[in-house]
Amino acid sequence: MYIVTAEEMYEIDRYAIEKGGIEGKVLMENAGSQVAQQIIQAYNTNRKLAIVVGSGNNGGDGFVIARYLAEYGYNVTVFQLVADHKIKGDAAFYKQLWLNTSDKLAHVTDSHQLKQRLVDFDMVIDAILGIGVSGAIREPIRSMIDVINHLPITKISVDIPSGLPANDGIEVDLAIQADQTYIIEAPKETVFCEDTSIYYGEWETVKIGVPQAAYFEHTSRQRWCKKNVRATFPKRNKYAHKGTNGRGLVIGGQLTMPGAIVLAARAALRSGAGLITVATVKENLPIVSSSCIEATYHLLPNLTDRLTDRDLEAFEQIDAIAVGMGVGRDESQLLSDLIEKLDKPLLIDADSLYQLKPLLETQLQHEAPIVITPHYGEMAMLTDTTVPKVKRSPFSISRQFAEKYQVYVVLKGRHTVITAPNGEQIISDQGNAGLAKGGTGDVLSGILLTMIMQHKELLPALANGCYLHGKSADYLVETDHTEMDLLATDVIEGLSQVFRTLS
Ligand SMILES: NC(=O)C1=CN([C@@H]2O[C@H](COP(=O)(O)OP(=O)(O)OC[C@H]3O[C@@H](n4cnc5c(N)ncnc54)[C@H](O)[C@@H]3O)[C@@H](O)[C@H]2O)[C@H](O)CC1
Ligand SMILES: [K+]
Repeated sequence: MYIVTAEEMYEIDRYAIEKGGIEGKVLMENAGSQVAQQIIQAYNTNRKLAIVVGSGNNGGDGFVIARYLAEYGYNVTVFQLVADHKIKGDAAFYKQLWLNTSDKLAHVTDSHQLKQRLVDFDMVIDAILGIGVSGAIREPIRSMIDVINHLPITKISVDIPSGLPANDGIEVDLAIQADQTYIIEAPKETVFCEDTSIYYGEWETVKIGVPQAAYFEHTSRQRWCKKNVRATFPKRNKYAHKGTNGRGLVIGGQLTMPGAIVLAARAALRSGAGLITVATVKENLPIVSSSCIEATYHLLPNLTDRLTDRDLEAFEQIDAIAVGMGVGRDESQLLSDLIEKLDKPLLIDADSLYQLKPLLETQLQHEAPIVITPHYGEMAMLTDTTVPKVKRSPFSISRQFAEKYQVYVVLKGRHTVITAPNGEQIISDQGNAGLAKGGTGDVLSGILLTMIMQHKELLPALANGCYLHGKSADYLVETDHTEMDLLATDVIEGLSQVFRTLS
């Protein structure tokens, strides 16, 4: 499933019209009829429906919906919130079709009037503003949105809750708080941003006949589903041996944080790595090795000093490295050496992201790919911004960072945004609130390390890793656990069940 910005949606529309030969009117008819079909399936005809329409094509969709629902037997009234001359083009055409068969069109120009008129209704269908909204919401629409939000009736938005921007990065002024949104064709970026997803309520997409080729050409952002995982997940070779399933190295677990590296190592092994070496401090060897007996160990005097020739020689056998889980935030020569002296795919997580920050000023000398896995706080630190800004702009901030430093970014959150150095993006929205607990990030790093070693392409590797992690948590919460008691170690154990669903 593709995810779009407003500009991309307009380009995709243009493609459908100019190259696909589908008239704009047909697209609008399809949009309205598809949304109406969804409403017919979900809500019975006893409801008294108000459809509120604005000046743009979103309002045009509203007139089409009115016609279909009235034909089906609903009691429908359209409330036009703008002057007649503002309704133009296809929207005006469908307004006329509505008037040909119905006299239920009311002109409402102020919010008090709207409030009085809507008290008799059970449900309001919001076709005031679509993806064409720009700037602060102007009066009287502003007060009208506020009136609708305060009505104790079901609110259904068409394409996008009116007032909400489609693109990330924009502070929300005022928008309809929908119970349900029927999104035309493709979810917009704000569906997946923490502060704005709430406005959509439940959401579903409706298809209106846009050719898939339009998406290939105009967007490079998609939501990762089971179908994508199945299509890209490498098959385990019958004749594989431990060397062919990836030899991974995890570095971390300083004195006060031995658990972090255990979680990463065990997650890497559980997700299919052939061999995992744990590089950690001598003092922690007894606890770490007894918690993960399948791994081998490489001892370091501390986790920040330069790597010796002996270390570098030992690490030459390795296919990929993950560093940062419980290393502390002191300046690290070790991280510089991993970047400059070992040309292996390198995943940088947790504390090592703080150590990476000063190294960003000089160009990163690393031929093999670098993957960073920050949460919002770490991303804010890396980009010298605030957590609210990262929350508001997960797509754009990730893209700018990935392109600037030529790294892969896995920005972890309720909706994890994965970005390649060329700006291509994947959203992984599996998982639940049970994952909001210490240690789950370490587990993700371990899983991703294995995926990096086993896939040919890195973007699907990272997306599949996030999928496994989130789905394991979902499976556990549906069966033996709850969002309250789920632990990071459980997420490792849940992986077996997710693998079973993939074969
Ligand atoms: N393929 C598709 O996705 C299709 C989508 N359709 C629908 O069309 C809208 C987008 O239509 P557009 O006319 O470009 O924009 P709007 O409906 O959002 O209206 C813009 C209109 O609203 C006024 N306005 C803008 N900003 C503000 C503001 N801050 N305050 C008050 N008023 C504002 C202004 O007059 C603008 O001109 C899309 O969402 C779908 O619902 C098509 O039906 C078919 C294909
Ligand atoms: K709308």
